[in-house]
Amino acid sequence: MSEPRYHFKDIRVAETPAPTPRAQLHRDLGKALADLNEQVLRLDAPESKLREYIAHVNQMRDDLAQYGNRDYMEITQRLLAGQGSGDDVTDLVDFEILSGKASPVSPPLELWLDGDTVRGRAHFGMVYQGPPGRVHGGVLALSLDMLMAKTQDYVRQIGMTGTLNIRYLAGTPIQHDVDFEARLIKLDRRKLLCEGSVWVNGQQTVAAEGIWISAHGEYALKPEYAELEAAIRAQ
Ligand SMILES: CC(C)(COP(=O)(O)OP(=O)(O)OC[C@H]1O[C@@H](n2cnc3c(N)ncnc32)[C@H](O)[C@@H]1OP(=O)(O)O)[C@@H](O)C(=O)NCCC(=O)NCCSC(=O)Cc1ccccc1
Repeated sequence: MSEPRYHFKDIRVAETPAPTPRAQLHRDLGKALADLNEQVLRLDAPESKLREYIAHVNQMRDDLAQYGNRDYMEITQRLLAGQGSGDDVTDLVDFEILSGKASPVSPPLELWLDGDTVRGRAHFGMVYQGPPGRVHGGVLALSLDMLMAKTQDYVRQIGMTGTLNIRYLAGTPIQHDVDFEARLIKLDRRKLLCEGSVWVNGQQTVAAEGIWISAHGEYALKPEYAELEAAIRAQ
């Protein structure tokens, strides 16, 4: 059976086909490195051990470097031609900042569609701390940017964040399950208006409004989400 081929427009934010064994190993490597990130915070080791760890890590980086990296532009070109492999999709999506399951700088933030709502969940460790015991506001802003960008899964076009307004209502604790929600508000020619929120134990801690600007053409719902039209017009 021939392997499925993917087009760029088939890719959903933070979602991939089932990972191949190679992609799963990258997820495991990313998780191991993320665990290291947590472990080195204020590590109370003697200086001799710190020197030893620096040498180990430098050695590992040199070892990794001999293999090079898959070429991002070549992957993108294959996907734009509708000839991307499953690994090409995971190579892009799994290394996205914060939501990528193979990225060492991701909790990861999980994102999925639930009817007319984009949902998200993350558990932020100590590396994401801002004020004592709280998630850094910039990290929440980035999370909301990723979350609200996923409202574009409902539409044919893809664009960039134009405006993101954020109101921090209460502290969001680290080392705690954090829930996210976003909805489409309006499609207005090349502008997509949406709102997002952050929740902890059912209490809202952040509110956001955003405008995304389509790179090419006016925003329109994908046929499979046509029923959202009425909900959007009712706003
Ligand atoms: C492209 C654009 C956003 C807009 O320029 P153009 O194409 O020349 O647009 P034009 O001026 O023709 O206006 C069309 C309509 O839009 C309106 N409008 C315009 N601007 C804004 C605004 N800012 N905010 C609100 N509305 C705005 C304007 O009034 C007009 O409305 P009208 O029809 O009259 O009612 C440009 O300013 C830019 O590149 N900014 C930087 C974006 C950037 O770097 N973002 C961060 C990186 S993205 C990221 O990290 C996430 C990511 C990750 C991975 C993958 C993907 C995403």
